[in-house]
Amino acid sequence: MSAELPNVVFVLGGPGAGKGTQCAKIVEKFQYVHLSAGDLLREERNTEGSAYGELIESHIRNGTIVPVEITCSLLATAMKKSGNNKFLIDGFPRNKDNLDGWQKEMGDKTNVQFVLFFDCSQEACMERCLQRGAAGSGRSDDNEESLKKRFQTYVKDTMAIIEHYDALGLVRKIDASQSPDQVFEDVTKAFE
Ligand SMILES: Nc1ncnc2c1ncn2[C@@H]1O[C@H](COP(=O)(O)OP(=O)(O)OP(=O)(O)O)[C@@H](O)[C@H]1O
Ligand SMILES: Nc1ccn([C@@H]2O[C@H](COP(=O)(O)O)[C@@H](O)[C@H]2O)c(=O)n1
Repeated sequence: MSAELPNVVFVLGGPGAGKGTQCAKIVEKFQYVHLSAGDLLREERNTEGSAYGELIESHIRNGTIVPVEITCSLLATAMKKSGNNKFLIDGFPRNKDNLDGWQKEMGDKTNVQFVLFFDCSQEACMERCLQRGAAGSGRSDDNEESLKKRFQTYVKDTMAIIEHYDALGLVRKIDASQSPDQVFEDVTKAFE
């Protein structure tokens, strides 16, 4: 671990695997700052006058990945603003464009500690997202049509990123099919 550079844990897993749920617990126990790429993009989409609102919404509905220049810039701004030096970056990098853009802009300014990978079946993830939608998440992508596309992107693009970090020995894999508390027990071990 570098003494000076901000430390980053990337958090990856399928849509609805429980990344956000676990990040909230990690923040409490380990004092990381949680930055969700999806949340930052939704915030930017909702910002009046944003040049990227329509582009972002179209990617979100189609489960495709927003160009890294936009996402990386939102992440870098949020990191700077936080004044902290330990970050959970949730839902990023999602594809090769994300990875290359991060390495270009942030690679020598941050230290990637590891990748926390929440492993969960597509069936369980789908059920969780549909329940979240039915409970009123207000997300335009918690519906069957968008979810199918989100899973396609996950399998086609994101798994390759997890494999890239796995080959570097940086992946800590968690069985995310368990209850939230059981998952967090395993997460705790991954951080200790
Ligand atoms: N271990 C779990 N068991 C059952 N339900 C869970 C579990 N973890 C989270 N959930 C529920 O599943 C839904 C998705 O969880 P969460 O938002 O944490 O997932 P996510 O991976 O961040 O999703 P996304 O990638 O779509 O943003 C939420 O309604 C949450 O309450
Ligand atoms: N690196 C990213 C992260 C997210 N997106 C877009 O947002 C959607 C929702 O992401 P969640 O992590 O909140 O589920 C996702 O399907 C993408 O359309 C992105 O483009 N790049």
